[in-house]
Amino acid sequence: MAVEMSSKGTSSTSTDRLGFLNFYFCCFLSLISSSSSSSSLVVAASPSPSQQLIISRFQQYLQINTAHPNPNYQEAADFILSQAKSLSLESQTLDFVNGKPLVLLKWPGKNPHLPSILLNSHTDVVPAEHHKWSHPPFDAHLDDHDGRIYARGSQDMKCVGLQYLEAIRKLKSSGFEPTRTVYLSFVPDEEIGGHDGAEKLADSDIFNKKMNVGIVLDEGLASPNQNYRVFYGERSPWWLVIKASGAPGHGSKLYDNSALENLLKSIEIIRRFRASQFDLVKAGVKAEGEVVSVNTVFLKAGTPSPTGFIMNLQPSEAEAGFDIRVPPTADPASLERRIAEEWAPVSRNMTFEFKQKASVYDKFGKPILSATDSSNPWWALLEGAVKKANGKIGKPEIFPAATDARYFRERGLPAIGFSPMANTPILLHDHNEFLSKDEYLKGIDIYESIISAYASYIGDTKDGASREEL
Ligand SMILES: CSCC[C@H](NC=O)C(=O)O
Ligand SMILES: [Zn+2]
Ligand SMILES: [Zn+2]
Repeated sequence: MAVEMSSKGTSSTSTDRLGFLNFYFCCFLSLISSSSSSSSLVVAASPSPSQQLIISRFQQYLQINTAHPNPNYQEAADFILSQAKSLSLESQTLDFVNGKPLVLLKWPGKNPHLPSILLNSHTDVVPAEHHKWSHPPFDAHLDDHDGRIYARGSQDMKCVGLQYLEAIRKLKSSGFEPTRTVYLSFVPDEEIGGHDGAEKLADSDIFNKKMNVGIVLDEGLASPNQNYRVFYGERSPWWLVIKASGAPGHGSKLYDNSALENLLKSIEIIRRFRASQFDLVKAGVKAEGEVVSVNTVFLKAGTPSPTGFIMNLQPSEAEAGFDIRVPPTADPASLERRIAEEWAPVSRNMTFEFKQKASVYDKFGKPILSATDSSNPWWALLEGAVKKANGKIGKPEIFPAATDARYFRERGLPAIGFSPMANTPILLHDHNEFLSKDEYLKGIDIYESIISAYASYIGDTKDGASREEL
């Protein structure tokens, strides 16, 4: 693969646009909210000169503002390409979509016939409400007292992208040579669905005809305790809008089947369902990724007036939007029936549409899950490698939200979600997202161990494609 740089891209700046304009009333519930808490002040050890360089490279990447809706993808791509150059990795910029460079790096293995390893990370981040942060979200401020690096993307997931590269730097300087080829993909647009990023890569000729990928690593979540979290599947996003219509009428009149009365009945029913699922999690019967979540993300009704809303007119239309997440083990047909019969029934003058409805099944009609038993040797290798680097791994889980891993799993490829952040509150998409420098450095050692184990593995893989032709 030749080194080639893509043509110039966008430049941009703006950070604080949260797209909250609405003519009716509108409410927004944070999808993943967690407390930005914590807690004990630990005085950080001073880093060695080489650790300082590692941390400063992480800060540089975090300082590139790749927040939607105007991510500066070109600057991020240029930064990754400069790192690749310093590591003598082969590089290629894939411009599947104008202005959205996807950087693909390659560390060729000694046996090019063995299925390769793909280390994936996304370069985009979600927006931040700057004024609600204790440090500006694109300063990557390192707090000298507790060693925390505050930045949007510090957990999700610029940490992982650079940890891959730092691990390779260490492996290279120790003289390690991979047997399997290692690819790294730095993809755009994960946060808005991945259609112009990982999905295009997974559909491409280069991926399907050249790369011969056998295992994909992608993002996971921070763990507040000492065990790293690992993910073998994820819930499918269904974004549902339900609409009610009814006769308008005077604000003083009591009558049946007004649009808002009908919508509110549905909202009540949906809330009861939500509570039943949440109770299973609260009782410890099921994990977060094993129940159907449903959260109201907007409500829209009313007749606007220059001072707000007309107050004595009952509107003839009302709608609500829901973010629903469906576990791969759920029965999607029964949920669809519930929506049609209970949440948006014709009998209450209601209709519904999906803005997004990802299948829970792969192309073979099976739930999209990566095997965690002995049929998938990459699990045991990952566990062993983490242990070897003095890390601990929890039980495999279903990722509660969506990641790019689904585009690879859909094709029958094993994919593992893993972001080595232990002893860290879960702050993705939250204010004051941070990662401590020590956890970041530890994560590099963990990846060094994983990449070394994966790239040296010459055993059989499930697809039978490996050939021991050393
Ligand atoms: C419809 S794909 C959306 C992807 C997004 N990923 C991370 O937050 C999510 O909402 O889960
Ligand atoms: Zn992410
Ligand atoms: Zn995210």
